[in-house]
Amino acid sequence: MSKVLVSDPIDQAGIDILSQVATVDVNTGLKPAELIEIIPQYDALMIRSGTRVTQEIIEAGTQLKIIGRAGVGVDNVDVPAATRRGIVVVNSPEGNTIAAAEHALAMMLSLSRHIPDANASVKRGEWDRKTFVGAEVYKKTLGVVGLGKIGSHVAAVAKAMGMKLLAYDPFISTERAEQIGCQLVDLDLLMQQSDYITLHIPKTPETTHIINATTLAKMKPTARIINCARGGIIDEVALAAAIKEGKIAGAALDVFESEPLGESELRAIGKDIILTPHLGASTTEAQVNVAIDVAEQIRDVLLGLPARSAVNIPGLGPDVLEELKPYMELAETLGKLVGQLAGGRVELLTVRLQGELATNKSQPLVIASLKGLLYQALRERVNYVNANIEAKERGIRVIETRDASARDYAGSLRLEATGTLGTHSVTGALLGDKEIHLTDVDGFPINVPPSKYMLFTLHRDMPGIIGKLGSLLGSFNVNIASMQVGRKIVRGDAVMALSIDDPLPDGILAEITKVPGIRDAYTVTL
Ligand SMILES: NC(=O)C1=CN([C@@H]2O[C@H](COP(=O)(O)OP(=O)(O)OC[C@H]3O[C@@H](n4cnc5c(N)ncnc54)[C@H](O)[C@@H]3O)[C@@H](O)[C@H]2O)C=CC1
Ligand SMILES: O=C(O)CCC(=O)C(=O)O
Repeated sequence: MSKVLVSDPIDQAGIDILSQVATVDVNTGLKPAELIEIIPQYDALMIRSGTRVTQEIIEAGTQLKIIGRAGVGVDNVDVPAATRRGIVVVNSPEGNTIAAAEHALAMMLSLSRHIPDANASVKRGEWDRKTFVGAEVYKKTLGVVGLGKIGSHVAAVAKAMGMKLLAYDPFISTERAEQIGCQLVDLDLLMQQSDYITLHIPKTPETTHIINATTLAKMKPTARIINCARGGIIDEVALAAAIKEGKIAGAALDVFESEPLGESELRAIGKDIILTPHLGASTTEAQVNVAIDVAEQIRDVLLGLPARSAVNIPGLGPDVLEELKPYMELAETLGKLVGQLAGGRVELLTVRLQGELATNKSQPLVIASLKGLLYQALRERVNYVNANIEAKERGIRVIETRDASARDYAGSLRLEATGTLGTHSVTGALLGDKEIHLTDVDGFPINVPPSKYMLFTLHRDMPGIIGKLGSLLGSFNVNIASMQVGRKIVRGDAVMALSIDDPLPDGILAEITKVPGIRDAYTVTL
């Protein structure tokens, strides 16, 4: 019989499901070394946010087939390490949506009416009605940052309370925002005009400290901010200073840069701050939902069936997967690339299957392309199961075309993305049946394998330009691993594709476009 380790508290409903197919050990509060010691005997690991599943733990789990996160965020799991070891990582993308949204709303109302401090004062025997005069949310403006599942529910309830709604989410269409009753604006305007700001975005390199001293300085002195998403989205030092200096009226935080919260200036702030210990998902209902959702997936995988919400391995049948795997990787890479070249919000994705690929099943490749395209917005929340639906919700139209006569490579895939900032296209093929090569960018022929960090320029093909770009990158200590120019005619327009060893430092793109002859520059992470 299989063995499952449950290393964080989860609802009994989940344990009952697991017990149908496995021996279940519930062992919570383990130290990393203790987990490493016992993990080799287990086929599955089920966690909440308390257990950090590091590469070391994954490598020690020689029998592990699946890691189940009873919740949304899988930032406490080293997903790439699990993927490398062929371990499926599943989550419950919707089981705690309502719980987290209601916690954010409760934080907003508690903050407005000083409920935690007023309650504490009455319990101390006081009767102070002056200190705790509050503010109404009715007719006030709520700025929702991240209009996904949780943000949309917060917005719907806030609307019913008579609030005006602004939203910032670069990956959501205006129509979708309007359906929810929100006016889509940029982050600056949202910070300036909102009376309450609530964050519902994933923590990614782009969103880390997205709320910092500069953005906080844009808020009204009467405004309050709520973070029930992820610690580190707000710079806690800057937040504490902004409240202490009266630059903003208050904050409510459920999540912290480091959890459990240790020594922190936030604790010293009086009634203008509310702190809860990551309780967003802590309702009876949500815990039953996520436990059942994830336990069912662990049970299915242990029985050899596909998982429905795998964050790293498709829910498509194993046969299709095996056959199409290299092309799915190609499609995903091209999706990531074209999404970043297009920037802004993509409205139309055209997927063209060329040469031998034109006779293939297109659906998995379209899904993989969308998964890549949406990765920038959704990170590990987008998977092969939800990519289609997430694209529809974002108003992305998809057109599939086939061109069996394209003969440059045996089979190739071309993606074209049209968005608010223009149209870009990329083509790629497999060399030797498995090595991905980029073969065309924006109509310019190239032949380069993709690398993690890349820089693309659109420039005039003229003497000296490569040298100038090389020196500029050198002056920013950027090491070029490889470089190739694609052009259609001599001294006409051209594309340069550079693989670089590290991400480009801030500010360098603007410098690159100042080089005479370079019209545009794009940095991408694949
Ligand atoms: N406090 C708690 O216990 C809980 C916290 N969470 C957290 O809440 C957050 C939101 O979760 P969901 O709504 O389920 O996710 P979701 O994936 O449905 O929505 C996230 C939204 O953020 C948007 N987004 C991504 N990058 C952005 C950026 N740079 N700027 C603005 N918007 C951006 C996406 O387009 C998407 O619409 C996540 O961080 C999740 O981990 C979720 C459940 C419980
Ligand atoms: O498991 C928990 O209590 C945390 C939930 C959470 O943060 C998530 O689902 O992303």
